[in-house]
Amino acid sequence: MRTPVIAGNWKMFKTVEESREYFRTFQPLGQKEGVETVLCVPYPSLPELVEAARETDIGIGAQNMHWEEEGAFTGEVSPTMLKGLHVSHVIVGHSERRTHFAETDESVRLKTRSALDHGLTPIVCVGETLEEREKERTRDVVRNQVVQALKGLSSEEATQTILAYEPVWAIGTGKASTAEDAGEVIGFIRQTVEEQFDSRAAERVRILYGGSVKPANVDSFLDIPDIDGGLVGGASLDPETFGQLVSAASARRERP
Ligand SMILES: O=C[C@H](O)COP(=O)(O)O
Repeated sequence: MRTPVIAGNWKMFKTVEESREYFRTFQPLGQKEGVETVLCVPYPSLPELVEAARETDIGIGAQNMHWEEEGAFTGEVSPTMLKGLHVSHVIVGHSERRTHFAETDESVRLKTRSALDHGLTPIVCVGETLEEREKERTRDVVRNQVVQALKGLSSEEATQTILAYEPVWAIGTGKASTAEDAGEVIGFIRQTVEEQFDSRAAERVRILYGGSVKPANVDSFLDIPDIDGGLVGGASLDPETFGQLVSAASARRERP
């Protein structure tokens, strides 16, 4: 049985003061039985939120990191620095990083490897653009991104990652993929993990859907057995709305 994950990605929103305020409301809403809740927040808010979440089950994650422990990499943050703050998760290879900051499959692989080496759970994002979907290249693109990101890991390490399927055309657009479509691609990702590793890894790895997830559509995604939760952007910015998504994932266990 895979524990569902509801992970928020605040992107470049919220000052430290706003983060503090948010967490006061969110703390009771974010801790629900049978759900792993994670908030991936901007670097400046990490110390404050790690401290606020210390006695809770809510994980606090970063949205990116460099793979090296230290070096002349102006503006970058290392896994050692994140670990020193007791950060638990890190998003790797988000499409916004691939598009705007030249993230490549190779840098995604290095970051995934490094996160695991430093005891951080990588949330590895994959997904096709609209153009790739229209050319019916979704499976090729997604398979390649998964295989490259997980290359060189052991089967056990692969199960420690969290994968997130985020079709680029569904991010921040309000146009979510249909649950059936997302389920089909996520099933395909699971099959890819099986081919790359083994059936145990495929059965155990958590794979999330991301792209315009909100309270009105979250159940449709959670009802698909292959979908283990959501990576949520816009709808994670309001604590009550995000809390509703956590509750929905908790209720999932009670569904037939
Ligand atoms: O990381 C989160 C995704 O980019 C989804 O963002 P969104 O929920 O605003 O579409």
